[in-house]
Amino acid sequence: MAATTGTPTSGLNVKPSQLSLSSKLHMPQQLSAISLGRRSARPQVTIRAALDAKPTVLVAEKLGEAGLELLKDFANIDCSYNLTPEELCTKISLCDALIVRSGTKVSREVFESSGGRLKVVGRAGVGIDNVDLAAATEHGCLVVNAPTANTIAAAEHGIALLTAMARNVAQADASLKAGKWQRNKYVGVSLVGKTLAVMGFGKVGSEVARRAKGLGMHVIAHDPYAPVDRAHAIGVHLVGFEEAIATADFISLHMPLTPATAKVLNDDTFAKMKKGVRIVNVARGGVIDEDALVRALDAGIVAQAALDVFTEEPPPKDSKLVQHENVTVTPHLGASTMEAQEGVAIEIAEAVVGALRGELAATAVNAPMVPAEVLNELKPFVLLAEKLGRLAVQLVGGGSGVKNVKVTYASARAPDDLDTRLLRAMITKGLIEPISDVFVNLVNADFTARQRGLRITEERVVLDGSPERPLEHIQVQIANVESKFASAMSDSGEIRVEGKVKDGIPHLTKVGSFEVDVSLEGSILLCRQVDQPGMVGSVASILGEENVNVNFMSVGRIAPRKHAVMAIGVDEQPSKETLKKIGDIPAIEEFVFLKL
Ligand SMILES: NC(=O)C1=CN([C@@H]2O[C@H](COP(=O)(O)OP(=O)(O)OC[C@H]3O[C@@H](n4cnc5c(N)ncnc54)[C@H](O)[C@@H]3O)[C@@H](O)[C@H]2O)C=CC1
Ligand SMILES: O=C(O)C(=O)COP(=O)(O)O
Repeated sequence: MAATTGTPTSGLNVKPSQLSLSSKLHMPQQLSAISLGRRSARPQVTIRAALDAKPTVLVAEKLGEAGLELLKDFANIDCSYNLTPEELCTKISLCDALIVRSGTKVSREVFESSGGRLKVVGRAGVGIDNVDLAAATEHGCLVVNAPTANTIAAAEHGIALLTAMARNVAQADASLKAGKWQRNKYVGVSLVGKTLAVMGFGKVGSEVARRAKGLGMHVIAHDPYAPVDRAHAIGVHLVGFEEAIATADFISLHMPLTPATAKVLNDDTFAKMKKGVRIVNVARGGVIDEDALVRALDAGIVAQAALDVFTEEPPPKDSKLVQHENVTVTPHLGASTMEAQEGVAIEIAEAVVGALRGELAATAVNAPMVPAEVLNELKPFVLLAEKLGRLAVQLVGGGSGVKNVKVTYASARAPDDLDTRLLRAMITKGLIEPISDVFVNLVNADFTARQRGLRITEERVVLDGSPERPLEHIQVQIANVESKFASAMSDSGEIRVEGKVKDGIPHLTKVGSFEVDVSLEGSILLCRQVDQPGMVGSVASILGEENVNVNFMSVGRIAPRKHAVMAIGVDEQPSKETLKKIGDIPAIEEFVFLKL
């Protein structure tokens, strides 16, 4: 019998030394390493040396001192401001993390130029429209932001612009400084009793609403995703878009810039507004069609606008909008208070350090957020999931491509009481990494699976009993493929492996229809043999002769003296000759060597 090794069907090389991420990364938790650890094409020694050294964080825009101090304890900091896009692309290949504010475009080229080293992008603020999230995800790079520390600053700036606009503060100030005394020209409008439409009732929008109520305004809000009770709690009525823009005396914008909100204020929507409406924008310039706003100002539809943000920042010097006498402008100062900048710096530094340590960040923008307690509980199952994926794919034979994978989670917990995103990501990692050079982590797992046409369906089996453990077993089945180890096929024709966690260690408990029990450590030899005395001994003695240490052995059979599958866990990889000797044992019908 010729030895069949775990080299998968696509013929791409499996490099087992690169797969034990936890041994390569100095991280507090093994799970962390699995979640966000990197795989690199470089030799393992280089990786270890690189990771033992402090990581490098490029701070590309001004960050508060407290955040820099936090970063310095953990990483080498390179504060390089005002980099050109080319300079950023050059520097990035030497950096593990990048911290930016709104002034730096983190484009696809940045991720491509990083050569796989960039692990995390920290946005020291809320809006992540300057980061190419799709490219980050494709490159397995985590993006985190600092979503809470500048909320009040932005809301206060919104109110500052609202009141300053209503009373012509900026224009009157400029006029007086120019030596004029124009009391009649700068008669303003009152806010009390006026209707303010808050567009985007999130963190900033709701704080603006709260403050505007304090000024005696009637506040309505439009936000398709905001909970009605949160609005009611502060006396705000949620309305549709059309009603909001048609009834408002003042409109304050607080939604993110997305394809759905881009240029949402345009010629058509300005035409539906009350004549003389006043607009405040502390969100993003791109939500307004700026040329249309100039037209609406000139036509008197919009009486005034107060803008902190622009489509292009800084805007062109001759921008008609900026120069318009009914427009008040500030240079993107919403988040710029001493307090907010210190808070944001700490918030982002903590998120970036956590991510570099491999912890799952609470402010992750492009990865599932899993609470720490759930993470702890799932830790051994995460390892099991990856190993089952790894085993299953190595059993595929005959040049068949892996397209349909079914994962079954058996648990006594209620279906909605088990977050399987982490497990699915690790199964995906196990399925893909042995047959490609792609690095898979929690960030890019679903994307990579989709890109490779790999369809993973998940099923829950609810077991009786007490739900102390999150899971009893995980089963991975690959459909529509042949196997290089025929005994791995289930009765229904899929490759099937199943495993459990025993005493915190993942075990393989089923191969095809055969029950086995072998801990998933080191590598595994699966043999199908005629069930007869002496088989265990003969295989073990061949391995012993070659000094290959057996760490586990288990035999599963269908019926006595018929066929049995023997699963042998080994610490070292047996030589080709040793595998051949095992294959030459007459009673061995087929066998496969699988690397974990
Ligand atoms: N000027 C500045 O310096 C600052 C600007 N910002 C910007 O303010 C905006 C809001 O920030 P946060 O309140 O912290 O974010 P958030 O995520 O808490 O709130 C955004 C809200 O917009 C809503 N939304 C999404 N699509 C919408 C749509 N089509 N129509 C109406 N509402 C929609 C969301 O449901 C969410 O409730 C962001 O664009 C952010 O970048 C935030 C801080 C400082
Ligand atoms: O947090 C945001 O979304 C902001 O717009 C603040 O931007 P900044 O960090 O001041 O460049």
